[in-house]
Amino acid sequence: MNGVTRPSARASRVHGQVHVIGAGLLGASIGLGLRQRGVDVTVEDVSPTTALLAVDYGAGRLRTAEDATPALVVVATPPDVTADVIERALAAFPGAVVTDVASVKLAPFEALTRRGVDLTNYVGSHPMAGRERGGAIMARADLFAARPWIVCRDEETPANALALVEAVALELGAMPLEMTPEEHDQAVGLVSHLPQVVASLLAGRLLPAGERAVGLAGQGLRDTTRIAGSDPELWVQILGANRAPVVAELEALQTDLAAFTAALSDPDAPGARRRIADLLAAGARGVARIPGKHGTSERFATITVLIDDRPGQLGALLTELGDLGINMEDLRLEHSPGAQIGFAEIAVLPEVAERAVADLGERGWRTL
Ligand SMILES: NC(=O)C1=CN([C@@H]2O[C@H](COP(=O)(O)OP(=O)(O)OC[C@H]3O[C@@H](n4cnc5c(N)ncnc54)[C@H](O)[C@@H]3O)[C@@H](O)[C@H]2O)C=CC1
Ligand SMILES: O=C(O)C(=O)Cc1ccc(O)cc1
Repeated sequence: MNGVTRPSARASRVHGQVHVIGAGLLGASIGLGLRQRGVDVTVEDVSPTTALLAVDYGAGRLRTAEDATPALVVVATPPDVTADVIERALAAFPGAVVTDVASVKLAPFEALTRRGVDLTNYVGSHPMAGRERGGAIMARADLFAARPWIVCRDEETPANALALVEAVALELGAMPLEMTPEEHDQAVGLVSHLPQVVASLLAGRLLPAGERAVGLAGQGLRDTTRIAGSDPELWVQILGANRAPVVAELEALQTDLAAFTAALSDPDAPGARRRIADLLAAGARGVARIPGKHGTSERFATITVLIDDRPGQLGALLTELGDLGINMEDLRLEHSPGAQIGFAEIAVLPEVAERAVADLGERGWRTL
């Protein structure tokens, strides 16, 4: 169509073999996504059953004695063993670039530095995408689409190592973003770890309640507690490894909670209703800062289409929509600086959304 190469028709940005250690949710999702983009992926897990399950789900194949050193090793194991596995991978595959996807970045980096491990070929990373349940059976190739993927490098990191890790993120539809381990841990303490604690504690309040009360719950409670279903064992590790930033956030929240509780205990006291309103209004301003969701009209369904970095892609998409008889009600483009991929958020009437996704998919476009 229009002489434009379809996004799915070009060669992968990831050159060479990728070996994934830890074939659970993250590892198998990375394997699945890369395999779909034509990359040769091998998988390994401390649990042989998990490794074979990941193979069965299409996340990769097992390594054989004939396999050469992979270009990249992705460590996707629980945080508390991540430093050990990185150390072993650097020793087992000299010359390979090694990355990890653990939810904390400073603790493994400091552990490896303390042990005097040569970290030249190591580039820590963290895709900001996940699901409440782990395991290979929960893996999804599109898990990372349109999500930030933090990459931690230092002055010693060779350009080719950084480029390879960023290429994996881009190939999976994510947006690579550079941060220091400290900056990363502070940021995720606020946007990922604090919400996990709040959602879990809030959902825990439901336990003493009666059936009739819980039965009334609707979308509000579901929205604020969705991630409470996450794996407690994984989160004990994540929170323990990032305790200082999370404790600071919890203390700030406690201050707000105490102020709110005091005001609500005596709402007729001078200024009390205003304090309550101010805290609620701060929440409304805060939620408006969350990227991605605000500003889209509720009258329309939004389809997100991945747009490649080549000229003419957006034009080709718009022409394609016209050919398919799909009316575009609104268009928003998201592009992260340096990323070779963009996201076109297209608002359409809800009744055509499903057909639009199916038709675009058939014509080679990747939608979310
Ligand atoms: N679950 C989530 O939503 C997200 C998790 N992460 C990070 O990704 C990493 C993996 O998490 P998930 O995939 O959710 O966990 P998972 O439990 O689904 O998978 C972890 C896998 O690692 C394997 N494993 C454990 N120790 C091993 C070892 N020494 N050698 C080889 N394999 C080993 C386990 O058998 C398991 O299959 C964690 O570090 C986590 O912090 C990052 C982003 C999101
Ligand atoms: O479900 C969500 O909204 C998440 O934020 C999932 C998640 C969990 C752990 C991470 O380290 C990163 C992302």
